[in-house]
Amino acid sequence: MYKYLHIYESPKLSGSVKISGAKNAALPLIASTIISNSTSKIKNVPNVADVKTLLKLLNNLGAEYSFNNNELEINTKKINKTTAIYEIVKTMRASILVLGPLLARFGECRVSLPGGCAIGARPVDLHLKALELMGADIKIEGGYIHASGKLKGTEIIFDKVTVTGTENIIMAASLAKGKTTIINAAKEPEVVQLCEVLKNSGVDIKGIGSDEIEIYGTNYELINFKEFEIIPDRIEAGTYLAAGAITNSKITVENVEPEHISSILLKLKTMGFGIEINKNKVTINPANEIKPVNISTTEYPGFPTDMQAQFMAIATQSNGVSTIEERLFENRFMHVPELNRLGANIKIQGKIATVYGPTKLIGADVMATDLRASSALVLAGLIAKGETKVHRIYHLFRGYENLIEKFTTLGAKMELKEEPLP
Ligand SMILES: CC(=O)N[C@H]1[C@@H](OP(=O)(O)OP(=O)(O)OC[C@H]2O[C@@H](n3ccc(=O)[nH]c3=O)[C@H](O)[C@@H]2O)O[C@H](CO)[C@@H](O)[C@@H]1O
Ligand SMILES: C=C(OP(=O)(O)O)C(=O)O
Repeated sequence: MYKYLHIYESPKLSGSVKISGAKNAALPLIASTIISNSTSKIKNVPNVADVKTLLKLLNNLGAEYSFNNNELEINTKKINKTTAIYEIVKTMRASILVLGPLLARFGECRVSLPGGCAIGARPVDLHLKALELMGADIKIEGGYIHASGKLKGTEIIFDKVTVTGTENIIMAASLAKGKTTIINAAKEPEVVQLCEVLKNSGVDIKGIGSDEIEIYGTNYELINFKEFEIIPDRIEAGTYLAAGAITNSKITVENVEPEHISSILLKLKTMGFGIEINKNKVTINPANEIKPVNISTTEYPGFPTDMQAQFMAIATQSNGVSTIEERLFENRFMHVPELNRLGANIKIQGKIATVYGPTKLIGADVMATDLRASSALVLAGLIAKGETKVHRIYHLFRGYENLIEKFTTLGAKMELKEEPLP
């Protein structure tokens, strides 16, 4: 038997939806508990597959946890293994986040190389070079990264802005000896939260939220985390706002941090949608005419690559030609042929996709290829005439908590179906 998502044309949505905690903040923060010596309590943890994968990985290393109603209690004191095994790492690239904290705490570890994925080659060379600069000896053998050495603070200049690379070094440097300066650090809200939690738990960190971060390590002394709550998921919020946009409906997302989604809101406004912000709620109002848009993905605070596919789906309904440039990942247009199967008219030339709108979409069988490509297909399925079946939907559950329930609350019609394998 295999599962797919059956979506029935749902041309108008209404109401509001509560946004979950951010997957990409939860992952580094859970990994960072490796450098703790006690039980850590984290609230608003999204119950998504990636979080469960990381918990499985930590459990495999010896950590114990309970995870109920989005509250996680994790005791990493008993970690007694330092090998992050291929069988778990292969299911989630972000497993690389255990490298920095494991090495910092135990002075050695083995982490399976995550390899490429559907959106690109995604090397981890910058993570490894930075750890080498901190004194690690790194070898790649049998598909594993073998790292050893007592880490010492130093100056690190990242050649490219890397989110998980910055996070790995922040965690490693927190426990290392001396001061580490990260130049050209990522400034994503998830990186900021990692720094803030570590700072509240006693690590001296300066330059939080800037591209130059200074971390004064604890000289290998483990940390005790104060209880904290994961920030709202800006990409999940953006995806539901995109659902309001593609159906040209009024909907509200609750429990969001509007500042974290300013670049997304700006593009929605450019496309003609009305945006109202009321503290932690954002409402999208229908446009008189959906205008075309030009987007270039870039690091925060620029337009996020994780929202590129969803905006491409909206652009199929705009009145004119939109261009979408993907600057971060070389293969993040896998949703294009699938959107075209539904009737979109999108052409790719190198890093740029040109979307000729408006086009009438008609329901079809489509294949999800990665997390955000899948959400673009769900959005398109809402307005496609008739019925759309999205296959390989396990990608979606990596990062969207209660997706079907949330869309149903907004008035969409969709259900998970099971069929025998042909
Ligand atoms: C778990 C998590 O937080 N994932 C996010 C994180 O991924 P992730 O941290 O993997 O993405 P990076 O910021 O590292 O990638 C940025 C660019 O740098 C390149 N690079 C990165 C590291 C390295 O060692 N060498 C190298 O060349 C990448 O291939 C990519 O072209 O940031 C991406 C960019 O915002 C998001 O799309 C992902 O959702
Ligand atoms: C690309 C993503 O995640 P990851 O980096 O874990 O693949 C994402 O969240 O869109």
